[in-house]
Amino acid sequence: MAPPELILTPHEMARADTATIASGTPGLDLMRRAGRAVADAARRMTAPGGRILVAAGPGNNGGDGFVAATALAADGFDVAVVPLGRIDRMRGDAAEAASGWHGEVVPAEEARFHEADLVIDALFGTGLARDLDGAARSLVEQIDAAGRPVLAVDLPSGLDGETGDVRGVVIKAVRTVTFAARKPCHLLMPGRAYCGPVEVADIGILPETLSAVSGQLFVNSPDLWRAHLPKPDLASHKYDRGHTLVASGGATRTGAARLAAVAALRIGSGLVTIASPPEALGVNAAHLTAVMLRGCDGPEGLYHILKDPRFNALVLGPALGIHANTRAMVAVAVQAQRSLVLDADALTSFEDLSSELHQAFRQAPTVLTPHEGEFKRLFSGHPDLLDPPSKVERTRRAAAYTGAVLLLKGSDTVIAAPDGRAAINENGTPYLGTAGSGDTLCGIIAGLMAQGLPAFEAACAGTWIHAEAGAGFGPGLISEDLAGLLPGVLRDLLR
Ligand SMILES: NC(=O)C1=CN([C@@H]2O[C@H](COP(=O)(O)OP(=O)(O)OC[C@H]3O[C@@H](n4cnc5c(N)ncnc54)[C@H](O)[C@@H]3O)[C@@H](O)[C@H]2O)[C@@H](O)CC1
Ligand SMILES: Nc1ncnc2c1ncn2[C@@H]1O[C@H](COP(=O)(O)OP(=O)(O)O)[C@@H](O)[C@H]1O
Ligand SMILES: [K+]
Repeated sequence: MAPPELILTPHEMARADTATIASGTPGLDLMRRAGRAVADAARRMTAPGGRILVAAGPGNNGGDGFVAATALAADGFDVAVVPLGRIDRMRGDAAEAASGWHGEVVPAEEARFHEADLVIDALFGTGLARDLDGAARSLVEQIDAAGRPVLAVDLPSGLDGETGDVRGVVIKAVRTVTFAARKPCHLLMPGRAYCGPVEVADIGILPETLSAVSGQLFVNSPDLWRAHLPKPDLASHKYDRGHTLVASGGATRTGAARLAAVAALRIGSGLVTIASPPEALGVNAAHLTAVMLRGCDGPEGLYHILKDPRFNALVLGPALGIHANTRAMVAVAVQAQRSLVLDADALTSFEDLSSELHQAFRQAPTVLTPHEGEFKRLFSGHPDLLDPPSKVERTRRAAAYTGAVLLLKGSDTVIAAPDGRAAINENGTPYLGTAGSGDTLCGIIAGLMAQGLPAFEAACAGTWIHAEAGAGFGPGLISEDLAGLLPGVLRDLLR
């Protein structure tokens, strides 16, 4: 099995770079390999002899650009370098790389980007330190206005490598070649939308070196959690595979719980029961077959049901209502120390999580699944959790603060554990943005926890499986479709 794919921040990448150089590989060798990988990609994107303009910045990203320019000119392409600033002011490896360039140099004011077959963006990479202004900003705008295909070196210039935010302006690339590992900006929005497909080139930095500097941020893929997936053996029966309980809303708000319940059953929870307010029993009963039903009158009802230790995972929140009763049900669930997924109204009912509650989250596996709006409300009293510009950092801090696994939804869902592990999801589809999609996600995660997956792995696997199901279906997806798509995704995963 492949190891999970690490994502390195610019800072971690610089440490990997330094460690590699310290152990005997000259920095210029790394730059040459990087530049050659860019040239390889450019060659595949351009007809023989085509016109290639390389916009080269003042640092090592520019150095990579000079190496690529030199290799492409040697291959017979019609290459010119458009430097940002004076080449004779470049330093270190970048100056060395630039000194190898004996071809055409065109000042930015005279560059005709619209006549290029390909533009190579080697302006700024991981060293971008502030918003683009002045000459740098003009050059980026000039390249964007030309509308020619752009190959980005490491990352599109103007993106913040760590947060994926745009620092003033950014170049839109059709392809990006990065080195050793992807950076957060390649997966987080809006950055991801500017990168095109991202190719990771091996420039000779060892996997051990990458692991040593890693802050435990991963791409959310099966490599991260496949080993935890339950596979029923011959002798197993439904009682070995957990019993998920999903709390239903009132008579006119029962659909959300059923979406979660059916998803929990499909993902493999041996049994699933809906805990329904007495007045909603009729409507729930009319719509349920394999999912079981129990009357449950508020927090006291939940307390009684949870006396049965077989209910080992619980979903609270979808359409439960925003009121004190919901808060009381959360308190009962937390006291009962079962695996717990809290979403929607179970989050919105709290202006701010009381310290009592989040102390309790540390006692049993808990997953909180807010979207950005719910996240802001939940932690409104904690600017330290809301302020960091990086979605990864915000999610991590909230996980550390609450002691729960935090799943911050979106097109770039981030999942973080209290111990610092975090993952960014990338296999989603905008078609998942449909009513009830989040309810289904809760059910999948609870169903996985019912079968014994730890909270972080359940949240990561649930997010990926939910996204894979939605992406496989595409246009016209409604939440009722999702549970029925799970068997296909599971079959591929367990093969
Ligand atoms: N870290 C590694 O392992 C390797 C890095 N390489 C390349 O090196 C790059 C990083 O190099 P650097 O650290 O030199 O950084 P960059 O080349 O990304 O940019 C730093 C330069 O830009 C200037 N600068 C930063 N923000 C600016 C702004 N807003 N406006 C104007 N100027 C600004 C800085 O003063 C500095 O001169 C990577 O992106 C990659 O392309 C490769 O050469 C291979 C190895
Ligand atoms: N553009 C998108 N790309 C990928 N996934 C998305 C996108 N928009 C929404 N999603 C996913 O769809 C789900 C929506 O959940 P949520 O906002 O709770 O919806 P609801 O409340 O209707 O159930 C989340 O898992 C979210 O990550
Ligand atoms: K770049």
